[in-house]
Amino acid sequence: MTSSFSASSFPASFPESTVLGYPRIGPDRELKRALEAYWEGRSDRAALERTARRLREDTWRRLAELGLGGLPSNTFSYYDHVLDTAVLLGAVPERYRNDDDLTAYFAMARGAEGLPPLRMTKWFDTNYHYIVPEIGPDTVFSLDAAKPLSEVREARALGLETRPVLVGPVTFLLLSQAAPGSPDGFAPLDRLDDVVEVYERLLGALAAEGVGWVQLDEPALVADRTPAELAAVEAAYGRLGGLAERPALLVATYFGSLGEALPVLARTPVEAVALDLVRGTAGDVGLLAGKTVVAGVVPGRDVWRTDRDRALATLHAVRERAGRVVAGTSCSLLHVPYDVERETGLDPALRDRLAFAEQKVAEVVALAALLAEGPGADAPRRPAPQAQPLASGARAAEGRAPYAVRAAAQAERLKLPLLPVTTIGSFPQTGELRRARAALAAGEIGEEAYESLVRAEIEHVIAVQERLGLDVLVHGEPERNDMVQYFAEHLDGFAVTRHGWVQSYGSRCTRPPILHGDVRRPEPITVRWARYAQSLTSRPVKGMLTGPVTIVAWSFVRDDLPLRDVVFQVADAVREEVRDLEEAGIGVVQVDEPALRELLPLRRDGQAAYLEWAVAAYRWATSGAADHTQIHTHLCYSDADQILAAIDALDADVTSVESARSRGRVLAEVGGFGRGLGPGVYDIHSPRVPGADEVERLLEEALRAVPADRLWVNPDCGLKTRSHEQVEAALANVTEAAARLRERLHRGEAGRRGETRPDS
Ligand SMILES: Nc1nc2c(c(=O)[nH]1)N[C@@H](CNc1ccc(C(=O)N[C@@H](CCC(=O)N[C@@H](CCC(=O)N[C@@H](CCC(=O)O)C(=O)O)C(=O)O)C(=O)O)cc1)CN2
Ligand SMILES: [Zn+2]
Repeated sequence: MTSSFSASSFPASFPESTVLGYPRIGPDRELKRALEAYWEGRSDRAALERTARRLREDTWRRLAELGLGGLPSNTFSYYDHVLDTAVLLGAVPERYRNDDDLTAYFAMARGAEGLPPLRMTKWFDTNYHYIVPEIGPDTVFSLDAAKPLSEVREARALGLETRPVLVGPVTFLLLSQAAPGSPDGFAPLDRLDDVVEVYERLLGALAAEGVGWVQLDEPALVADRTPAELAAVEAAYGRLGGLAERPALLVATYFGSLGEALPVLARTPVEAVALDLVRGTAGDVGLLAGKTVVAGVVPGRDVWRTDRDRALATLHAVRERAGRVVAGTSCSLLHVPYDVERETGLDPALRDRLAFAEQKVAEVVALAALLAEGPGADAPRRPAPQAQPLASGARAAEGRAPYAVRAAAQAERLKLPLLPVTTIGSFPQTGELRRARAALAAGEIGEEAYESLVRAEIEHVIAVQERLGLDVLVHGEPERNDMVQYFAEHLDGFAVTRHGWVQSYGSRCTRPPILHGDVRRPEPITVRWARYAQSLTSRPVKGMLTGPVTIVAWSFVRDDLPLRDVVFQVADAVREEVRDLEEAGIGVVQVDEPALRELLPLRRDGQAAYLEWAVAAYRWATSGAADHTQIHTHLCYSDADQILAAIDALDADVTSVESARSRGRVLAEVGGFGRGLGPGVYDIHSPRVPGADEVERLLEEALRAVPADRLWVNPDCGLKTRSHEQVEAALANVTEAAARLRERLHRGEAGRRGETRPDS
């Protein structure tokens, strides 16, 4: 049974071990299945709630069984914890309000009939996505504490005391966007006083419930913050700490060092601060003397077993300087899979080096026990036989010819019309394909049966694109389970898991591959599928590869080499694949880098150096291509503004970007690139089919920023999450819009900047 404490002994002492959060999708993605059944009308609210409750209970029981002291609660979510916080604060925009709270909740997350969802974006530098709350000057806040309170009660019914976890007020507002119609200069943080007032009432309600500790997550404090923002932190926690009736407060920071925010938190009356001692350092931790420090020494974002000696030494060092220390994870365990013991297919030598969420909990518990034994305790060393690193580092790409020269060679070879229409790569992943892949893995069907299904799908996708009149075709990626996992399965140096699901957004998950050794490409990966697709049509088929930064960003990566060297190893493999596609007669190759922005360091001082090597790796991967081979790249989910110069420096012949939901800004920014550009005209995240008129208007708008001879027509992103029906209807409208506009351009009726053909 877990150690618990009584709220009446305030300030309660903190348990000796804890984790900042836990996965919630379920060991077998039970929540995903329950959500999708509910959304599709195959089940009801009661069934969804039953699954959710069972997942929460299983988690608390398991954590208690493993001997964990401080159990978190309110880490469950039906979709996203930032959205949950907006609901808690009553910040539900008017247009989503509904008598049924769950209907309003999912409308914000996923949209509803005629109602687009709220924006979704990356949670710091992770592959988790949160829903961006909308806060305006007139947003009326009100407390809805039902969720954290009921989770506390549920755990109590099992005999377990928990610590509710909430996004803290400063991070919540910094992650929010100004509601439409807010006056210029308004920032959501302007509403801090009002939001803190709701948190005050929340803390009161939790205290009344007998809750001893509350965790407020403030990861925004590990990024560069202005003096005004730091002052806001001090004011907010000064107020919350000054309350007479409240639980003890743990402010959790993670994903980096606190830096100048540490002395600020130190001055506030909060009882405990959690520090990420994996990605960050302890800094001026001595300033926290008198508070409890939750020392995040067990990595929450990788899958490697913790080096016990090092972790214990860190715990001792922090204890010496700060006093009371608790063993913890560096961040929530949301970012790792549940249990490595289930991965019976992994090489045992590798598996022995791995720790997933359950194993990490056990590590935290063990470290807490060793810490309690005192400084002399003898800790077992972690067995960490690492592969010999390759002598590797940056390779300098001897660039391709200047764009004008390449563009002329490509125009000559590809003979594309004005406003060429293409897609981003994937076509709908049918249930039939997914089931066949599962059957293949289970040995129920053979390779040949599976591959003939893939070929049939390629035939279908090529036929659809020819019929609709697209100009640069794709094979549709039917052979890929995921754009990163698929490549990992075909490269040496990676392992993949069977059950290692990690939530990416809502019900969508990935199984991040484990990059544990030197990366090599034993043989061509995509060439035979590209060649097969090209054999079916006289139009150009675009080869489709995932870029080196994205492959690494969406994997769990060895930590014994600089990230940059690992990325360059992957870039070597991609470079070989580009060459082989070219040799197979493929004239257009797309190398996707949707995660380019994601790995950008949170603090400015590391950003320039990162962008320099990330761009260099991309150019190394693509610069082996001949001038007459057209290189495309694709980015999405990127707040492009911060990395525009880097995107330009990729030097791709054609760049497609997501823009359906933030159009004007993107266009103004990327219009000046001077090479091919495809601002998305079809928002593939919504089931909605855009009309031809609508697409035509979007293209007209694009023509104001991009000359006609450089404008491409394409969706925002891949089509894998849509249905064939939606995709065919949408693409028919897209090609029709492009044809109409092309006709008008030829008659000289549209486009103001279509005068500069590079080959004339
Ligand atoms: N790695 C990665 N990160 C990314 C993206 C991405 O595409 N890949 N896109 C952005 C958005 N994130 C996304 C993340 C996941 C998915 C997604 O669609 N995931 C699928 C799973 C994809 C997959 O691995 N599919 C496998 C396994 C499919 C499966 O569930 N199989 C069943 C059996 C078959 C069945 O009955 O349907 C099972 O295992 O139980 C396959 O196709 O082979 C899902 O959650 O549903 C989409 C976007 C950013 N980050
Ligand atoms: Zn994309």
